[in-house]
Amino acid sequence: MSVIPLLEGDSLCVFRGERLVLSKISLSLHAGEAMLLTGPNGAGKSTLLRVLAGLRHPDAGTLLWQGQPVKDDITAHTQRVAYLGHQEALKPGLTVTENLKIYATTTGSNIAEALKTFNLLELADLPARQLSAGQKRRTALARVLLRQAPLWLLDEPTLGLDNATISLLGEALTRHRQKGGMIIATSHVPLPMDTTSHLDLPAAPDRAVMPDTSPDDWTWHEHSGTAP
Ligand SMILES: Nc1ncnc2c1ncn2[C@@H]1O[C@H](COP(=O)(O)OP(=O)(O)OP(=O)(O)O)[C@@H](O)[C@H]1O
Repeated sequence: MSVIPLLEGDSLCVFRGERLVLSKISLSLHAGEAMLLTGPNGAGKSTLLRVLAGLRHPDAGTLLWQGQPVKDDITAHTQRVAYLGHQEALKPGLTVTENLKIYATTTGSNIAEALKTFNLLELADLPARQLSAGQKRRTALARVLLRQAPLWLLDEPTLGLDNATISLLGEALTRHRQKGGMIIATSHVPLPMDTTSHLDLPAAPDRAVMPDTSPDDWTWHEHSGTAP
């Protein structure tokens, strides 16, 4: 195991509106590790995943990749990440295969293998609009595979999946870690994944709260100005 973690978040803080939803969250991940991210509804799990994915700037704190600030090269960071959000974001008029082609990297991506992994071969030519919720989730998971990214950030990955697909997901997670990949996954239910760490976020405050530090202690970054 390398001494420097591949991914490291130090004292991450995020405001949503006037509320400090994430207060001084720190975490680190080495190659092959998997973290379970839990907490009550609204605790900030999805928000934290978006920060780790480089989709949203933290309002304070630092995010590092191999010891280097992620904000120095966000484009490079987004290429290291495969992010599965609550929304599958499939193009409804395109088939399953066509949707996967959009996200496949130019070299080494094996769409047939990704379809097979999540039992999608028979659905490959169906437009995404005709898929059930679980079938859409399977397509989104196949897209995660195709990204060939070392860091998988999965927001409730088993949402809508049947037991057979949950088993397939478990196998895919294990294979990813065996190759040195890392996973951070949120869930309100048990996941088919052994974890090396667990971060349990507290409930977010229901009104505006400032942290008990002087603003001088804060490293402010620009607000992204975008909310999902
Ligand atoms: N667009 C927004 N503007 C302001 N606040 C928001 C917005 N979206 C979410 N929030 C707030 O941010 C907080 C964190 O939301 P987030 O979706 O990260 O929580 P979560 O832990 O993923 O919740 P869940 O378990 O319900 O998925 C919540 O308290 C929510 O009220």
